[in-house]
Amino acid sequence: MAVDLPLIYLLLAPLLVLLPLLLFASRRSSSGVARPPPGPWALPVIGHLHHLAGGLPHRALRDLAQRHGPLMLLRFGEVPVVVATSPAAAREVTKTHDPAFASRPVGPMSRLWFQGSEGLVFAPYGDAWRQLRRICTQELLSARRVTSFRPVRRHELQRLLRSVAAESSSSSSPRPAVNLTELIAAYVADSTVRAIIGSRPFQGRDACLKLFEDLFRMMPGLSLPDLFPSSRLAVLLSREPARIKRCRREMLRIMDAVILEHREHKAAAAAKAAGGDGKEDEDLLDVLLGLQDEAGSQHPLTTDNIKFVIIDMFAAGSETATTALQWVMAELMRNPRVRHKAQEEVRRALSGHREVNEDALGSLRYAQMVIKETLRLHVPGPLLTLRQCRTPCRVLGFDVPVGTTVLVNAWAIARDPEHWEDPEEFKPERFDQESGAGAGGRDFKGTDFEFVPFGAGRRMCPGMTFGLAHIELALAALLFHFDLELPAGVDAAGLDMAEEAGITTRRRDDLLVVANTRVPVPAE
Ligand code: HEM
Repeated sequence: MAVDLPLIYLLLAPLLVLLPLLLFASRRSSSGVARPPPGPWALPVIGHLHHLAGGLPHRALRDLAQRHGPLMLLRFGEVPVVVATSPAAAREVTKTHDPAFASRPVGPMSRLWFQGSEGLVFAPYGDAWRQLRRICTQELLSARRVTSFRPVRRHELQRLLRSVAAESSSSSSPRPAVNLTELIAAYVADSTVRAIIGSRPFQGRDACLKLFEDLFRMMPGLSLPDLFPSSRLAVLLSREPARIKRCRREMLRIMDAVILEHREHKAAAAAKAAGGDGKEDEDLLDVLLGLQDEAGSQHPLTTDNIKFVIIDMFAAGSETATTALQWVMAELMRNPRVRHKAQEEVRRALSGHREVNEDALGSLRYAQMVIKETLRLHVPGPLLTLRQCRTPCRVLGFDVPVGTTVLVNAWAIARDPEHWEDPEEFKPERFDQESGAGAGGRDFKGTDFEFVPFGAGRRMCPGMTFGLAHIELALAALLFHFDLELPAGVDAAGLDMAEEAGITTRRRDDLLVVANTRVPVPAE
């Protein structure tokens, strides 16, 4: 959801060779504003890209902010970038001047991808975005709709739990370890795909998931053409345009087939069950196609809009929730005290039950604190999703030039010792409201700017309830059914928590656990 970050490392080497050519070809202009935010020294042509080399971008940007302040002006190639690294700066960008920063930057590669039919995530701020956003919050991702997907979540959860039970059932010694990273990724992806396009098997499901994987690596990229939008040479030298065109062609072909299948199914269901509204197994694509058929909208929903909204739902929803749940489980394995406390709470709340029921999740106060603390330490999209300055604006007393890309370093803000006690420690109790703990009242709903894993303001994440439903359910069920341990020889305190560079901050290593079944997983 943020930038195509791994490319930074690949870019620096060829850029040094291409420097003179690009210098000649680029038509960069200076920021030309009265009081620009400060920033570190820049190189000709590549600007500040070299400051990001060798580390993870959110960490490198945090280190720079410690030297240059909570609002910095950088340049990535030709692109001016402002980085906000304090709650006050985040508040000004996402709340005080929300309308000024309510658009997303769309570079040449994104334009090639969307070709004028943005979905929601990259839609320019305006009436068409407003309409899609309303559809998303009221129709696709409302609490009622999220509840309607309970059977899908339950089914996918059972598959996850059965896989854990089966893979660890061997009596061999040492007990085999289960790869929780992979199983969690499959659980969230399958459940999300089923909610979006339904449970009926469709040809190309695997190809579709593979394309999404490719997409995460590409969109929106720090590719040569995105860094040097005025340079034709950059487009000629880059392999990115060809990759994007291929991926787009394939993805739209699959979407066409899925939409056709949905229309045929709907027509057949209507013919068979005259009188019924056929809404009981409605997926998000059905909802969108239904809205398209309704006349009278100011911005009619085109089939291309629908395709890109569907792509957005999966791209924005699956990777983030997967990353968050993987970190929840990794932190629990690293902190046995917290794991046992959360487990006691779950087993107490569900004593006498055979399985976890979503109705019980609301009473799991400690589990909620564990999730909050994980989202604080491991913000899934550490730099949120890019914003763009639409109108001249002053932030923290500095002028932000129109057209500037704006990053909010939510990861750094959530670990800032000025705002968090022992910020590097995993302490769910800090969110305990009843104990009067320091951060007790803080929440991630977009009003506490020290803690904005879902962003804030009008572009804030509309899929929070949908994402949390997957995380809460799997966390409770894994603790309810299994006693989890690290494989022999792996020490909890020494568990490697390194992050991988990418659109989200996934854990670099797979999480392997040994699972002892305490409450058998019910048969199908
Ligand atoms: C733990 C899970 C999730 C996290 C941490 C997360 C985080 C975010 C963030 C940081 C943004 C950008 C906010 C901003 O610019 O201020 C965002 C936007 C968005 N998210 Fe999520 N998200 C999650 C789950 C989901 C899910 C499950 C869906 C849908 C199924 C979803 C759909 C979207 C969409 C459509 C946007 C763009 C909204 C717009 O531009 O108007 N997200 N998300």
